[in-house]
Amino acid sequence: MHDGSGRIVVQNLSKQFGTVNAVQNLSFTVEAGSVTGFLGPNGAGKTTTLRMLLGLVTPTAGSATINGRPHSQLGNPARVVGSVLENEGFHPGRTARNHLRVYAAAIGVPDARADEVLGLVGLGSAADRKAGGFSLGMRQRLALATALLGDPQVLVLDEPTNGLDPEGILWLRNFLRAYAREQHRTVLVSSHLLNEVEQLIDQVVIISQGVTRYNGSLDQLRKGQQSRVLVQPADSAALVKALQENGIQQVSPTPDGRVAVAGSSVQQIGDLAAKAGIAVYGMQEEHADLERMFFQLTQGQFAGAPGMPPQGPPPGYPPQPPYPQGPPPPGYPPQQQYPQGPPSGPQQQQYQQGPPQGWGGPQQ
Ligand SMILES: Nc1ncnc2c1ncn2[C@@H]1O[C@H](COP(=O)(O)OP(=O)(O)OP(=O)(O)O)[C@@H](O)[C@H]1O
Repeated sequence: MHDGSGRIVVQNLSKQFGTVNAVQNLSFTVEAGSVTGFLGPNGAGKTTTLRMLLGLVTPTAGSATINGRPHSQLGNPARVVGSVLENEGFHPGRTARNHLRVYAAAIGVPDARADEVLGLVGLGSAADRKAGGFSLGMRQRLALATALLGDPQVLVLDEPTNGLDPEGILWLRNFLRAYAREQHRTVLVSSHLLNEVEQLIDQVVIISQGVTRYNGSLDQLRKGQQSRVLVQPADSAALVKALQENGIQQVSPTPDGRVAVAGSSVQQIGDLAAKAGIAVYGMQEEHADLERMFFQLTQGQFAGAPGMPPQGPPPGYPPQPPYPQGPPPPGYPPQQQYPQGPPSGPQQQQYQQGPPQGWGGPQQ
C-alpha cells in the first residue's frame, strides 16, 4: 500500500510528444502541510506533468508518485488524490447534486457526501440548480467539490485562478490554506502567472522549458530579491571600468546610457565615482519584485519562437544561484474541519465592488 505521507515526488520525469519535448528530466518534491505553486510560462510542461502524476499520460521516462506510488497503484485513487484539470465539462442538464452523486457512486462514497462537499465549497443553496446555468466561478466550485468527494489527502488544481475575481481568489486562498495547514494535506496548484497565485501559496516549484528552476519557499524566493542602483554618469564606460577596478563586478550599461549596478550601495558607488573623477548626475535605487524574479527564472522559454518578445533578465540583475529544496515535512497532526463556504467579515469587504461574480458564491 501507499505510505500515507501525502508527498508528491517527481523524479527524472520526461515526456516526448513526437518531436516536442514537453517535459525533460524534471525532478521536484511537494510535501504535505502547505499550498505549493507549480509555476512556469505557457508551454513549460505543467499540465503534461500533472497529467502524468494523475495517470492520464504515460511518461516517456522517469516517475511521478503520490504517497510513494504511481497513480495506477493507489488502490482507490479518488480517496488519495482529487484533481481539477482545465476544460472539465459538466452535463448541462444535470443538477449539481446529481452530478456529484454520479461521481460519488463511481468512487464508492455515499450519496450524502454530495451535499457535504456542496456545503464545503459554498454551493449548498445551488444543489438543485442545473450546472448548465452556472457562472464560471460556480463551475469552478463544482469541479472542486467533485475533487473533494473522496476526501482526498492530496489536491491537484490546474490553473484554478483562471477567470476568477479577487473575491473568488480570496475565498480559494482561505479554503486551500485551511485544507493544507489545518489538516496537513498536500495542495498543488499550477499557474503560468506568479502574481495570480502568490496569495494562495507558501511553497513554489518553478519550471521552464520542462526543467525545474526553483523549488523552495516563497519567502526564501522573496529574500533572494536583489536591488540595483541605476546611475546616470557623464561617462558610462569610464564608470563601468572604475567600478570593476574596485571589485564591483555586477555592473552593466543599460540601453538608455545609464549603468546598472547590483550588490552595492548608492554611497559606495558615489564615493568610487568621485574618486575616479567621474561626474554623476543622478542615482536611483530599484528593488526587483517577485514577478521580475519569476521572469528571470523562466527566461528563454520562448527564445527564438516567432512572434514572442525576448525574455532576458533585466540589465544589471545577476543570474540566480541554485536554490535548495524545502525542509522535511513536520509530523502528521490530527485532522480538523476546514471552512465551509465563502468567508464573511471585513476582510472580504475591500474586494466587493459591485455584485459578486466568479467564486463569490451561488447566484440566485
Ligand atoms: N497531446 C499532445 N500532443 C502534442 N504536444 C503536446 C500535447 N500536450 C502538450 N503538448 C506540448 O507540450 C508542451 C507543454 O505543454 P503543456 O500543456 O504541458 O504546458 P503548460 O505549462 O501546461 O502550458 P499552459 O500554461 O499554456 O497550459 C507544449 O509545447 C505543448 O504544445
